Amino acid sequence: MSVEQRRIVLASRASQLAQVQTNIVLDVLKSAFPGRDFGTSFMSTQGDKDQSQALYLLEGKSFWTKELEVALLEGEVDMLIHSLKDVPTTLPEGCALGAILEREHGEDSLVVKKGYTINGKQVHTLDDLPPGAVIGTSSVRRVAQLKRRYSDLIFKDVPKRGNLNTRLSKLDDPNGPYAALILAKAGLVRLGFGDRVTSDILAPTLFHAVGQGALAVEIRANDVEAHQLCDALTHWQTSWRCLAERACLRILEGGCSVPVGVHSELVPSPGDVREGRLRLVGTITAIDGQRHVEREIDGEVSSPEHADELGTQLAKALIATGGRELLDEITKDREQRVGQVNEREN
Ligand SMILES: NCc1[nH]cc(CCC(=O)O)c1CC(=O)O
Repeated sequence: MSVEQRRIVLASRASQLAQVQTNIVLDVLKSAFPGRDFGTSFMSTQGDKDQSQALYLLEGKSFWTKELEVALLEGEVDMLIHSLKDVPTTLPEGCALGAILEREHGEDSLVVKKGYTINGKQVHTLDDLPPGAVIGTSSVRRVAQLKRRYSDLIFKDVPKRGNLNTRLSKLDDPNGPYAALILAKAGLVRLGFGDRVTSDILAPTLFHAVGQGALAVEIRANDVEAHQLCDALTHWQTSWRCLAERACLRILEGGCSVPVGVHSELVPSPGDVREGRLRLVGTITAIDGQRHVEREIDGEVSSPEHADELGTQLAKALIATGGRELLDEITKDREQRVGQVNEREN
């Protein structure tokens, strides 16, 4: 082994979830490359500092990643560890996705207030909740889709102050407004709150966000060594599913985040080959839940480019069957809300 091997620095936002995620990737790298030197660096980003601003309306999603990407491109750090769903579908020049790790939980989950009962019965699912119950979530995707089936529940923003612990304590406060929260299961599990999940909310009730539940490593596109290290992190099935999901969103959003939900499956072909059958369902839902476009595509894939192509085809099918009108309306609504205090979640 060369004595010249450079130290590889992993970086992420400073949030509790981001730090846990970076340490997950660090552990995998350390055990795959025991002789190498790895370090970490945690930074607060514009999105962390300026949570009350309508940044996403003005700038798209990149405010979570921009400062980190500057540090990456300047060579201060070598790998950015992200929740893939927070990574814009188009990366800056010079940056590349080096790895997508195995997705264990892509779905959204319901977390019911502790001790919340109806007629002496513990509440587990959305169906158990009474009309008028208040559900906390700041995600337009979740609200839009759930309004379709649960028109008599009330959906209320959750201020994203503090860590998950704080939000869960607020949920459990007997005088607090919420009967339940909806959160990405992956985040809950990684932070050790998996036991708070009272039920999963699965497609077709709720299609999760593109890339949800998967960790991604962003590197300098020309960093050959980082690419090699990333190969040990990649889970190709998750990676191809997510590349298809992201290709679909890239076509649909045209720069803005929209209430798009997805569901994907990849059944590998027999034998030790990188190929399989990929099925992808995509949805676009009007903000008020009134209209909803849903399309499905599947095909044999044997490369990331194939997966990307399938996602692109799905986006085109969605656009052709009512999606165009929905996207235009969502863009108009977004323009009207610019300037209002809001925060992005997906
Ligand atoms: N929207 C913020 C965000 N970004 C990633 C996760 C969770 C982890 C993941 O999806 O990988 C969350 C929290 C949530 O949506 O509940």
